[in-house]
Amino acid sequence: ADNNNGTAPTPLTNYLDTQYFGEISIGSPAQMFNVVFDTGSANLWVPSQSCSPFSTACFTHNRYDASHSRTYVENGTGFSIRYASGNVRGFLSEDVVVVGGIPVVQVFAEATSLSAMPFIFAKFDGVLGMGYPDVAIDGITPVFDRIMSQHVLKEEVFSVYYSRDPKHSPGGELVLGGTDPNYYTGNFNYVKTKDTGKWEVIMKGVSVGTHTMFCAEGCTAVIDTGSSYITGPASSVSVLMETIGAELDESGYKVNCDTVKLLPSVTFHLGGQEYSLTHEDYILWQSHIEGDVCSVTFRGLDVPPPTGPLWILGANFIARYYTEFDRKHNRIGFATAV
Ligand SMILES: CCN(C(=O)c1cnc(C)nc1NCc1ccco1)[C@H]1CCCNC1
Repeated sequence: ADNNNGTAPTPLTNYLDTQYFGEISIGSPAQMFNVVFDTGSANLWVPSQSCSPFSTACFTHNRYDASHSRTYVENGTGFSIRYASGNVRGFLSEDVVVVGGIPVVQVFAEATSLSAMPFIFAKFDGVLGMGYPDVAIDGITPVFDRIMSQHVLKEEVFSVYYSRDPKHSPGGELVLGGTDPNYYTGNFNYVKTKDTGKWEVIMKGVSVGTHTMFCAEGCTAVIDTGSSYITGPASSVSVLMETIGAELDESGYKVNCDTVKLLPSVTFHLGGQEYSLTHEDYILWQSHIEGDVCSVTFRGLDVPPPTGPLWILGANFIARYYTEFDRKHNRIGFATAV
């Protein structure tokens, strides 16, 4: 609940270091949903009771049932959102949404069709966009904006901790209104967001070992709490993977597990700081019967202009660098995660 110091924590579940999600409720009485708190988008959607029986991804998840909520308000406007990884279609409804114990009357989307890829693999039910209003579909005021206008938060910021080891509990934590010193050491270093109304910053270079190989003339980096991996322009990532001896197969880049200990750091130059990831941070070591598999948590993704080209720093970056998203000063702060 929102303890009276103006911050509201929500514990997150860590699924295989690739999906992090927390619980919210919608409706009265409360209907519970697991959602990704996603800085890469700005809308809230959950599967709908009225989704088509052919939408497998829909009926394998919790679904919102308006007819069981006495605070439901009909809207009915169409909704559709396209991610690089899949798309969601449905219609708008309004109801009481509770996040970290804070209730807001929120317009959200009831999803009636979810693309099987990737949502059949989702351990979460829906997505709660933590992005700016500028990128909200149908001009809907996002949840965090509704919470800020209640003036219950100590600071107009939210922070994200992602654990690196699925066995730890909690698997992560979202704090509305502040940061949680239990999960970082040292000071925050801040980077101003580009003035685009997105959680994106200017990156000044990407280095492998001591050699700046990409983005030397500057490029855009999106800090996306809703993405599992780090993505970059496909051509750059393929050179990066070649440099570390990774090979691409149908499920991403792999390295020989024997070479993992020798892999170089990959460093992202943001603001005045270098943010390095070691092989511990960017290799997903999975032990299988038929032998260990070492996946590299980088993916090539070409985002077309004007949005792209860009790099996306996702969960594996945030797991190493505790991140504060500051709406008051339009900046992002990074501290070393514990
Ligand atoms: C949520 C949609 N996203 C995913 O990348 C995505 C897709 N499909 C599955 C199964 N999982 C995803 N993310 C898991 C996760 C949780 C926290 C960190 O990563 C992205 C789309 C673009 C905006 N940002 C979010």
